[in-house]
Amino acid sequence: MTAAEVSQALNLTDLKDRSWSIVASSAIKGEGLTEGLDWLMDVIKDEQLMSTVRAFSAPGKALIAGGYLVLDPAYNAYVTALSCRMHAVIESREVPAKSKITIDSPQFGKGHWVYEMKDEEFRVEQVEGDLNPFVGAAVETILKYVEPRESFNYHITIYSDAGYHTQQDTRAVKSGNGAKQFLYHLEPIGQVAKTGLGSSAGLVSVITGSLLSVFKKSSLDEIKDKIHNLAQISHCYAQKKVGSGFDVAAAIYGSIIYRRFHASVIDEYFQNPKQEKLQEIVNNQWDFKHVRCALPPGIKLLMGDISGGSETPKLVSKVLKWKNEDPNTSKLLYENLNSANMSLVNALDQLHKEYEENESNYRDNLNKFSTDSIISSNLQSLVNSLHDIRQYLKKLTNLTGADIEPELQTILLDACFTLPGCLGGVVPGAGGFDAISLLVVESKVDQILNQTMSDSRFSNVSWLNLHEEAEGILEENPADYKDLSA
Ligand SMILES: Nc1ncnc2c1ncn2[C@@H]1O[C@H](COP(=O)(O)OP(=O)(O)O)[C@@H](O)[C@H]1O
Ligand SMILES: C[C@@](O)(CCOP(=O)(O)OP(=O)(O)O)CC(=O)O
Repeated sequence: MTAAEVSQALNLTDLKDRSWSIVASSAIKGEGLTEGLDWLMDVIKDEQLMSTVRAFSAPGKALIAGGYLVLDPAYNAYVTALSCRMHAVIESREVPAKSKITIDSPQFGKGHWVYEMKDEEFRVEQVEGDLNPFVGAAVETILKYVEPRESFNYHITIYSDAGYHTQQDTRAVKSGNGAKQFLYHLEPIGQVAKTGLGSSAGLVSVITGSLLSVFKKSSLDEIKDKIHNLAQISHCYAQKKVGSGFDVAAAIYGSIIYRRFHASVIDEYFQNPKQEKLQEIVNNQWDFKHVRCALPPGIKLLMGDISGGSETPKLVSKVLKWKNEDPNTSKLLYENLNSANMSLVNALDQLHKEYEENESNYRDNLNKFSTDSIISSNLQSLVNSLHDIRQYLKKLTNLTGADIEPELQTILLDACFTLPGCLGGVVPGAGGFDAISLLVVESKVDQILNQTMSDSRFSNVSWLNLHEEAEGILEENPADYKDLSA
């Protein structure tokens, strides 16, 4: 008898009553509390998997080190997952004549898309809504992969945290239990300014994660790699190019040291987009790296929005053109930049070890950092590595003509380094005029925020209300999203 069958047989409708009766009956039977609790966990898990409503969320990202290099599978990148998350609430509804998937994104105008399954080939037709290549690709790919034999009618509601988009002209709506709050825009999604935290990667990841979880009646852990592979394929398909995929990998696995997969994995499918090929590729173990990481205790990521804007594809094409034209210089610069990136990874790792070995000494060093120059050698290495990364990115800027760390950002980052508790900063990702990322001593954050408010050198920076949240895709409590309709 499964735990679900037992609870059904007991016919107890209230979960709390059932929980106590299961724990109590195990204890009476002499099986002990642990067995009882294990059983209870099974009941809860079964209930979650069988439930008609489930919810998921996946994080946005900041690429702290490894911009451009991460396009090449020879190099590692350091990616931080952020507290800004994309959410999907999935519900199974009464099955209509034709199986369908409906996606609503109520925070944006015209945020409604319906896809019907067309034939036995598991092809999909969009029957309502404007074009949304990311939503379309995620739905199409998952149906092709799953080949559902039974009729279905899934309804997904997307919610995105405030950090992904401009907060201008918005209205805040809280869920019934107060657990979540989202900002509602009047304009359609395509007309709302983005902040560059990876909304499309988060979107594709939660749609893929929620659909695969319900089709397979599975918990996330069992199918996470498959969700990753499917989300990468869909994201590349929607973008019409095979990118480095660091944003999708962070949405699935959270903060990671990332080395990309070979583009040929996905190219192979695009050249032969058959179901069998898709299944073979998704089920295979991909050759890529995603090692969990997190910033050391007491060190905080501070993200500054500059609202300058920059176009990643243009910057990338300039860098790649230069790389082709000058292979020797570019190889040397890439190697130097990579060494600086790896020094950063190593310094952060050493700081974790220092914390484990002697917490009070570690905290002491961090606090001293801003008041005098006596700091630990690991903190010094961290400061040096951030400085070196900037030197090489500046060189890349000058050699390629791409505005990766433009002069205005250089002036700003230099000024940031004078702030109390600032260990250094970089232009994240592709760089440009849109953001800066600082690593700072956590206890000095308020001082930094106060000081920069009244200093004209920082007048074009808005500090984003974000922090590292190292966890990747998660199953959430559907009750936290009730009563959010606009
Ligand atoms: N909340 C959302 N609801 C529906 N679609 C979304 C949402 N967020 C992002 N998207 C889709 O992702 C696109 C933005 O993707 P992209 O240009 O890659 O930006 P980003 O750098 O934020 O990922 C939007 O035009 C839209 O198609
Ligand atoms: C240059 C890159 O290596 C990093 C770009 O990082 P961003 O964080 O700037 O990315 P977007 O959100 O796509 O603009 C290109 C890549 O890896 O795809």
